This record gives sequence, C-alpha cells and structure tokens, in this order.
Amino acid sequence: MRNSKAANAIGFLIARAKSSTNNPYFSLLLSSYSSSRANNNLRSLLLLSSSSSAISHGRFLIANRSFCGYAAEQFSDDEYDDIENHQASSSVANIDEWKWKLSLLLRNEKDQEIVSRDKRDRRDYEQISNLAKRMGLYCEMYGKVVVASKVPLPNYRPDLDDRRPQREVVIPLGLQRRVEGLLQEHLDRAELSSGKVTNNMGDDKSIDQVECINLDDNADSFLDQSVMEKVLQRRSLRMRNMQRAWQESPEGRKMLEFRKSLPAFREKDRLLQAIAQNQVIVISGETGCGKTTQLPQYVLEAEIESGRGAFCSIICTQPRRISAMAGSERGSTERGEPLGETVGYKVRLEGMKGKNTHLLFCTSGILLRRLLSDRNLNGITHVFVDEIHERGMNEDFLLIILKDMLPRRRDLRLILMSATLNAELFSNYFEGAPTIHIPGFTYPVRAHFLEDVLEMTGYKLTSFNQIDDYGQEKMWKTQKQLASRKRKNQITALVEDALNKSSFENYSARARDSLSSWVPDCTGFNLIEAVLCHICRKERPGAVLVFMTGWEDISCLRDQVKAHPLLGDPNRVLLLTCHGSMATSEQKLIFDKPPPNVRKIILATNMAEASITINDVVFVVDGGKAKETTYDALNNTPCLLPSWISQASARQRRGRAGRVQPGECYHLYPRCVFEAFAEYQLPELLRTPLNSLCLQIKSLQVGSIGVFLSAALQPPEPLAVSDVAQLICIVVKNFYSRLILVLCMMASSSGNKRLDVGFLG
Ligand SMILES: Nc1ncnc2c1ncn2[C@@H]1O[C@H](COP(=O)(O)OP(=O)(O)OP(=O)(O)O)[C@@H](O)[C@H]1O
Repeated sequence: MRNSKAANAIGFLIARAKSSTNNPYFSLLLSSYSSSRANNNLRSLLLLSSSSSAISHGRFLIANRSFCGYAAEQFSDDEYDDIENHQASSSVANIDEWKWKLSLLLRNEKDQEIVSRDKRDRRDYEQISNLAKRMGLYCEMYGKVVVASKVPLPNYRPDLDDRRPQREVVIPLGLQRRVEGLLQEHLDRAELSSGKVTNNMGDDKSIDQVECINLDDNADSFLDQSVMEKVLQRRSLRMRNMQRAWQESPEGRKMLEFRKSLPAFREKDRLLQAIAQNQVIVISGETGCGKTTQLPQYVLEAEIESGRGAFCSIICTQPRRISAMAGSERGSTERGEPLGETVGYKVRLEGMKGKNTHLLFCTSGILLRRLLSDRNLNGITHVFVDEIHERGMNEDFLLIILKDMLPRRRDLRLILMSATLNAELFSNYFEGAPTIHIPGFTYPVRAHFLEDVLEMTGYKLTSFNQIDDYGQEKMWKTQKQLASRKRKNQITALVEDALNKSSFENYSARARDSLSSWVPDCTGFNLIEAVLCHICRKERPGAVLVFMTGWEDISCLRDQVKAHPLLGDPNRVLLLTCHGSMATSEQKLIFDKPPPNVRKIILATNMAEASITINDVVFVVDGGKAKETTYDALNNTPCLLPSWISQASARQRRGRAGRVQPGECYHLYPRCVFEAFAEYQLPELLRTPLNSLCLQIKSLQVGSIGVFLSAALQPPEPLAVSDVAQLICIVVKNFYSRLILVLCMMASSSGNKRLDVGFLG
C-alpha cells in the first residue's frame, strides 16, 4: 500500500534533505525536477514538507500537491529505486516486448511514461524511438536512460541525470517557519479555489474535493505541532501572568470594580457556561448593559485564566467603523494595554492589531470578506455578531455564510447580540439556539416625547416655523416641504391616525394647539434649536447628541445653530458633527472632552446610534428619522430617503445616554407616533430592489443567487429572485461575450494573436 502510494508520488520527489541534529539549521539537498508525469497534473504545486517526524529524521520532501498527504512519509533510497525500476527493465533485443510495453502504456490511463534505465546506446534508442513515434508516443534519451511518453518530452531531465551536481541549501530556522506559514496559507487558498468545497450552499462534495480536504488536513502536520504548542503554552502563561498583574494593580482593581457594576457581570457565569455548552447562543440585553465591551472580554479572560489564551481568537463584528474602533479602544483600556495588543480592530483601510491580538473588533463587511476567502474561519474560536437587530445586508449575508459553516467547524462558537432583537426569530434560524436575556440598566434615562418637550420648553409650533431653511442654494428643498403638505403619504396618514386617537388631555391648551400644527414631514430645525437652547439654559451640564437624517440636514442645522447668539458662542458651546462619509479621525473627535464650562453638542446620523459610549453624553435629541434605501417605483431605481425609524432604533438612540450617568432623551415626535412605529426595521434584504441585491450577491461569488438567498433569515420571494437572477446571468454573459468579441477584434486588427488566444483561453 505504502509502496503504491510512493509510486504515485515519487515522480515528484525532488528534494531530499539531511539535517544536523546539533545544528539549528537544516541542510537541504535540493535537486530540481520537472517530470512530464508532473505535467499530468498542472494544478500541482511544490510543497515543502516539514513534519515533525521529518525534521527529527532529518528528511524533507518536496512533493506534488496531490501527493502532499503522503509527503510526511519517508522513502528510503531502496524504495525510490524500486519504483523507478519497476517501470522499465527491458532489452531492445526484444522489440516485440517494447511493442507490448508501449501498447500497454497507451491503454493505461494512469501511467504517462515508461523509463528504461537499462544501459542503451544510440541505435537501441533509435529503434525504440521509431516504434514509439509510429504508435503516436514521444521518446527521448537522457544519457543512457530512455523515456517513452504520451506527452512531449523536454531536452533535459535533471531527475534522470546521474551526473548532475547537487547543491546544498541551508535554510535558517526563521525562514523555514515563514515558508511553512506561506505554504499553509497557500494550501488554504488552494482548497478554497478547488471548487465546490468553497460553495457554501451545501452542494455535495465530490470525492476529489473530500480528498483535497484530507490532504490539507495532513498538510497541517507539516507544522511542527509540538514546538508550536509549546510556544503557545508559554505565551498563554505569560498572558495569564500579565492579566493577573493588571487585575491586582490599583488601576486594574478600580476598573474591575466598575466592570462588576455593569448588569452583564451578574450573568457572567451563566453566559460563559452557555457559550461553552452551545455552538450558537442569542443574547439580548438593555443598551449599555455591557454586551459589546464585556461579553467578548469575559470569554477572552476565561480562556486566558485557564491557560488557553494564546490558543483563542475572538472576532466581534459591528455594523459600523466607529463602533468597531470604540469597542476595541474600550476593551484595551479595560485590560490596561495599548490598543492593538490583545485587543485590536480592523475596519476598511484601517486597523490596529498585532500578532498577539486575540480579540478583534471589525465591521461585518470585513468578516464577510474574510469568509469569502477563508470559508472555515481557520484559527477563529469565537464569533460575536453585535447589533444583529439592524439586519443590514452584510449582517444577513454573514448569517447565511456562518450558518453554512457551523457544521464544518463544530468547535467554533457563534454569539448573536443586540439590545432589542426578536430572539425567537434568530433562535429558530439556528435550530433552537438558546436565548439569554441580561436584565437591568446601567443608569436610568428619562424619555420625553414631543408633547412633553412642548410643555417643558413652552415652544409654539406653527405652520411656518416648521419649514426647514436649507439656504439660498437649496431653496427648492424648502419649497418642496410646502408642496409635500398637500400630498399625503402612507406614513403621514399613519401618524395622523395616531394623533387623532390621542387626546393629550393632560397637556396645556398651548401644547395641544402646537401639536395640532405639528408637521411630521419636516425635520424641524427650529424645534431642535429651541430644545438645544432649553438644555443649555436650564439643564445640568452634559453633552448633547442630536440624531439627524443625513449630511445635508446636519450642515444646514449647523449653520443655523452657529448663527444663534447662545448656541453659536464658542466659549459656551462646542459644536461637532459626525457622519459616515467623514474621515475616521474626524469622527473620533466626538469622544473628546470639551474645555471646562463648554457644552458639547454633536450633530450625528444614525451611525452614532449603536455600540458607542460617548461618556459625557447626558442628553439625546431624537428627530425620529433616518435615511433608508427604498425603491423609487416611478424611476425604477433604489434611493435613499428619510423614513421613520423603528421602535428598536428609537431605544438604541435613547440608550446613548445613561451609560455613565443618568440621562434624558427628547424624542421630537409624540408618544402615540412612537407606538405606531414598526417594532423592528424591515431587513435591508427586503428593502433593496432585487436587481441590486442579486448583483451584490453575484459580486460575492457565493454560487447560485437563488440558493444563497433562500438560506436567508427572511428571504425575498423565490420566484421573483429566480427571474431577476436569470436576467442578471444573461446580462453578465452577454456583456462578457461582447467584451470578448471586441477584444478579439482589437487583437486581430492589431495582429496580436496572443491577446485573442490568451483571452479566449
Ligand atoms: N468609552 C467608555 N468610557 C466610559 N465608559 C464606557 C465606555 N465604553 C463603555 N463604557 C461603559 O460600559 C458600559 C457597557 O458598554 P457596552 O458598549 O458594552 O454596552 P452594550 O450593552 O453593548 O450597549 P449597546 O448595545 O447600547 O451598545 C456602558 O454602559 C458604559 O457604562
């Protein structure tokens, strides 16, 4: 058995190495080889193996990719010779015997060539060569060795050249480790590109592919596992000592005291136990209870404490860049380490992480991209998907791919988290995954709705002071607001309905009068300005976070506020903005402390809605709207329009206060309107026009669009998907065939044959 394996493989045996046991370097005796047999399998790649046993016996093999499973086995010189010899030991005296051998070769699908080492002269060779040619074979003589082959042969075969000088290559240990790492990476990638194994939609794996996985598993053994394990154990011990030292230091103790006061701490043991016992768990907990910053840390600390720190690798995804960065910064502060040590982050085009990073915060998009090239998330032990209620496209795609991966990675733990989620929906999606709720708030936040705000501030709403002034340049926007009052859309009708049902009996006549003039379609710059003035004049110190719909609203309100005598005074107010298109360094300014006696006011979009703690924020002003991708049926295009948010979003906005101290939230819409909001936002998958959605999936290269989407938590209508998917396939095909045609025409007109052949190939 072993010999037959060796026979398959030996053609690729291109190096034998000898190591010195008392020398850290390994001597490699490299001999190059290029076999026509090797050409049989062009996807082959050279693999430098260094299994622990190979190292200890001082031998290395460089083998064919299809042979890598056996590469760790060692072949004696006798075995090598046996294999070579068994193929040819004939005499030309008996040309019939050659005829028979060559016809056998032709019929044998497995073998590609015959190597005859019987010493022959030129005349023998010519006879055999003529015979081979007549039979449609190729023949070549290398020294005294004759080779007959099904494929054309090179002029020189170093493997058959006995006089060939051998070069000694000494590889330093460090370089050898790097090579091992690169090879492992290459093998992982090769596995992914090898076909259906990468198809996450549960397609059957062919025998070939199963073999490929096994081979790669064996390739793992190339790494010197025992040495690696010792290194990691030593690192784990160091991590434990450092963790203990920090926890026992005065600052560490203070931090630990604070962390213990968070609601999540009371559930720590239950959570860790659930994570240990289940592959998937769904966690809900009020805003600020410690999901983002504490739960991944609990797992990390537990692993470090049990001496497995260096073996664990945790990923925590966030829907936005700013929350990934804020989460990691808080995590590293709580561990008393610089950012990028044990805790790091990775967002698009930016990151802070090192080789000792074991807890990585990243955006959902980053994990999605990694999953596309590393379907098994090799090396990752825990994945936390935070703010899962947002149901952005990336998050839903992530869930589809992760769900598909779980059976292949039984050891991986998946934890889904959110303040307000439909736990049952997620639990059912993951075959009844257990759900855990973390009760309790960090600090109370008082909610004031429009009726309370009007009563409190005495502000009077009229039909004129609600028109938002977008300035001369965007006069049309101001006028559009007037026009839109005549047109009632579904939401205004819903809001009016809610308003009609509410009597507001307990409010003053002035407030009731104001409410009757409230225009739900406007953003209400003047109302926001009045609320900000009220806070600055009458309320306790603390920063204010205002939620707006987009950059246009933010910049117009900023201009208006800057012109205000109180709010525009830089000695009293520090006005900041935060928007998705701003540079990360600018976004981060919102976390900075203002000068003493200066109130910080932040105008932000919903990007500041989840997972961040701006620790001086006491007041939140919620305009109740956000820009959302919707479908413009008239123009048949997707568009971003301001829409009412969901109750879940409103709670998240409120939850930006009350994290470090008690807070107040001013919702600039009546309570009855809040109650009429949808509980959760419609998933982006169902809001996005199907053609855009299908194109997105096509660009991910995850196989059939229909199959992929059908695995979603809430899939779109399958019939509609298949129609659009078919259309896209035709369009893409047509596009490519036209592109090929154009390129061929260009190539032939320029006489460049290589381009057209190469491209078509
Ligand atoms: N940068 C920070 N400075 C001070 N305290 C912080 C900071 N970040 C977090 N905290 C504290 O940690 C608590 C937990 O924060 P964390 O972000 O983990 O909450 P969460 O449960 O994920 O909430 P949400 O779902 O609203 O993001 C906060 O309530 C706050 O008290």
